Amino acid sequence: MKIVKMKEVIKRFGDVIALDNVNLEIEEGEIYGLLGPNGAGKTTAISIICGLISFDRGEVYVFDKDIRKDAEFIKKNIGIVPQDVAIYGDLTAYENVKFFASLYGLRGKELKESVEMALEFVGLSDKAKEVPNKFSGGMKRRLNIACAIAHRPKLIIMDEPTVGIDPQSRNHILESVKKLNEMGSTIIYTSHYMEEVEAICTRISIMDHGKVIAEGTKEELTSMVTDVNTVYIEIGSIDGIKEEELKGIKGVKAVEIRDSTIKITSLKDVSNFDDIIHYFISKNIPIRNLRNEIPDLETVFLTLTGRKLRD
Ligand SMILES: Nc1ncnc2c1ncn2[C@@H]1O[C@H](COP(=O)(O)OP(=O)(O)OP(=O)(O)O)[C@@H](O)[C@H]1O
Repeated sequence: MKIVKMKEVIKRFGDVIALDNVNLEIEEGEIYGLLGPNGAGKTTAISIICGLISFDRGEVYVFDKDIRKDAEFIKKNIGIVPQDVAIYGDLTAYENVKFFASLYGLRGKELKESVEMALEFVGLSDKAKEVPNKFSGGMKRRLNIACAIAHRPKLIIMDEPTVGIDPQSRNHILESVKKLNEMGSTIIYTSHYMEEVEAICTRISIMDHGKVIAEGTKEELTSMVTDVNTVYIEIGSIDGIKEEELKGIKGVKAVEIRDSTIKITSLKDVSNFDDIIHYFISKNIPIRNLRNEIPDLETVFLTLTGRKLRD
């Protein structure tokens, strides 16, 4: 089942086109990344998916239901972690999660167990009786997540959940996202940190100025920017290595030998890895280290837009 389908969606705020003909298809079970700089349209896209704001043109289906007709059903099955932390500073952590879970209709034993599960999940069980006014930024964000997941939604949407927090809380959140996904939730994760999106997302849309400018897995996106692949091979001694011989291997475009490291650049669509390894084995030269350099999503964005992701 397609969890989300956006078809040719246009959203204007006055003169600003926040979404300009956006198409998105998100399958059940994905961790789907929306990556783009400030103002790209990420929050607008997810606000539409959640039924929080209207749109001017196009079609939006969530769980195969039309957002314009079945918003109530859709909202019940979504958990949203907003960009700005939305918790009550003077209620305890437990009371906060209980409040949000009860909005989704949970009652009695089920409510109690769900609240405890959500606090445990974000690592805040021991702070259940404390008020978030005294929490660090990272702890507040984790509580924000607990409030969004207690009702066990099919789709969890996280809008830049790691902005401005310490590395420990950041890692905790990224691990939680993976666990929630393993437990069966589809996740939409917006960020302008490409490292995060690269680390956890199964598929990614890169957005800029209200448009989806590229879409695919990390590998598909990075392969867009270059048709070559670079491998670095470290060996004990370069004695016996002949640059010309390496250049003779199919697909090899360039060879650079520096100290004990050999950089081999090959055409991406030629599979020659075995041939390269075999060359060293045939010369009885042990390989000490080998790394493959792939361009990252920052490079993709830079190539497509001429600008950096983070301003
Ligand atoms: N309520 C609004 N009124 C007017 N303009 C808006 C409103 N909400 C968003 N916009 C504009 O729409 C565009 C897209 O904004 P949006 O918040 O969706 O971007 P974003 O990718 O989520 O960026 P950020 O990372 O800063 O949240 C921006 O130009 C923004 O200024």
